[in-house]
Amino acid sequence: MNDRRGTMVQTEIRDSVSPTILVSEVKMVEEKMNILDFFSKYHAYKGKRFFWKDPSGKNMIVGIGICEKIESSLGESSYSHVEKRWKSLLEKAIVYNEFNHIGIGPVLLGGFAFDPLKEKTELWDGFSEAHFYVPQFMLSEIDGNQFITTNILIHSDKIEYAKEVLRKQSFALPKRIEEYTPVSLPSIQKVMEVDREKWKVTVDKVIRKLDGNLKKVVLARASKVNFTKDIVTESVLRNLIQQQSNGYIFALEAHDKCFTGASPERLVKKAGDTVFSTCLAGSISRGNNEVEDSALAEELLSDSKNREEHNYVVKMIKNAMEEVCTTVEIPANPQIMKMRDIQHLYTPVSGKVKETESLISLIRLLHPTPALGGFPRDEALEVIREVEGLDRGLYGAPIGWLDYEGNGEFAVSIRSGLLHGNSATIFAGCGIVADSDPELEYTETAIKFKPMLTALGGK
Ligand SMILES: C=C(O[C@@H]1C=C(C(=O)O)C=C[C@H]1O)C(=O)O
Ligand SMILES: [Mg+2]
Repeated sequence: MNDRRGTMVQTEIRDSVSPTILVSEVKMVEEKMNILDFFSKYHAYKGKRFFWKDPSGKNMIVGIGICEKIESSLGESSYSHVEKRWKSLLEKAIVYNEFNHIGIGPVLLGGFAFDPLKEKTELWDGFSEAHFYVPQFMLSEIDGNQFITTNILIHSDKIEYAKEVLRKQSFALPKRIEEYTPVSLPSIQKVMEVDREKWKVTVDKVIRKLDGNLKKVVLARASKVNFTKDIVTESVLRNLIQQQSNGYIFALEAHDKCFTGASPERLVKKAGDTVFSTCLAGSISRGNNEVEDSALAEELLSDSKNREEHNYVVKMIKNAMEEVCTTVEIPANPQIMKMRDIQHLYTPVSGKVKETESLISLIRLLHPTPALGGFPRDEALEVIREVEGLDRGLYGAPIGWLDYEGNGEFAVSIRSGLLHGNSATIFAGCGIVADSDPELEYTETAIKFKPMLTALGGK
């Protein structure tokens, strides 16, 4: 691979049959664009777009088109498959990049399914268990600077034409990006909670399964939202950006579907050898005014049931991070994270990771944390597989990006929904512990539907 500051180091090509090589070129954008405008401009690429904005707004990525897919449905070995394919693609890659930033050049965009061992339904058809790709074009806004990356695949015996092919491909980039004119969302015809009563019975059943060993199981449910006409992805994203400004806003399209949401939860971020994760579990509603809101926050901080839910997550993430880091920082007590519709117990984690670890190995280590699976992990997953009548697909799972130097970030894809034609399936789950009350857990999931429901124009 070449050196990142543009001096190309041509690697030796050994294969006898001409292999394809990834060539990537990064250019700085002079006239800054709005990233949603950029995403929207490429409506013709619908089905092949990706959107990412982190809570700080310092890292935003839009991917357009597919240059190379890396997909797998190999269960547990999906992680190593993606890692291997990504490494081998990068080995021979030629990167023209004179900028010293993360999130530019060849970047892998996508996500993993929640549980590769769960039986699949047609709901998620079109998405693989590991669903990744290198985009044709990518707009990255990193620390206020914008870059366009163009990626092509070219046969090794045609490598001398790479620059020309890149130039031709970049003709497809529009000279000017107009402001996205919001298209109003079609009206909601019906919101239908899936198996509402049955879900509460399941919660009750799970509470009774919690004994000496099994401490926590996260149960999720879905709600189906039907519209009079097809949903406009751009408009949903626009609402999410406006309404959930401190969330991870993501969208991953596949064929005629789009998985989108606004998550408060980081799974893992890696920047050089520094890694960050988040323990997020324990929830309460927002107040109608500041006094009420603070009182609710205090109530959450001192509530033993919510603290218990939270502590399993801290315990697991702390142990996992200590395994792979030389130093780990984690405060002794949780803080409050306030989102538009809900407040959570939140403990940030950071550390210096050992050289042997990659972002994918960290995802594999951490996912699912007890915030989405349970505690202990394997026992909880077995219960979810057995009792939860839901195909989670990519919900509650790692979604994000990984650059060619190993930096990147993955969120836990909650507060999300799958858009398909004129209907959306939205998801919400909650941590069941011995002290749970099915009715209260039901209400908690109803609050967690709100971010997506509001972005879809509902209440
Ligand atoms: C499972 C979800 O959220 C998770 C469960 C929480 C809880 O039970 O208190 C809180 C935050 C998330 O880790 C969801 O939003 O779907
Ligand atoms: Mg909870």
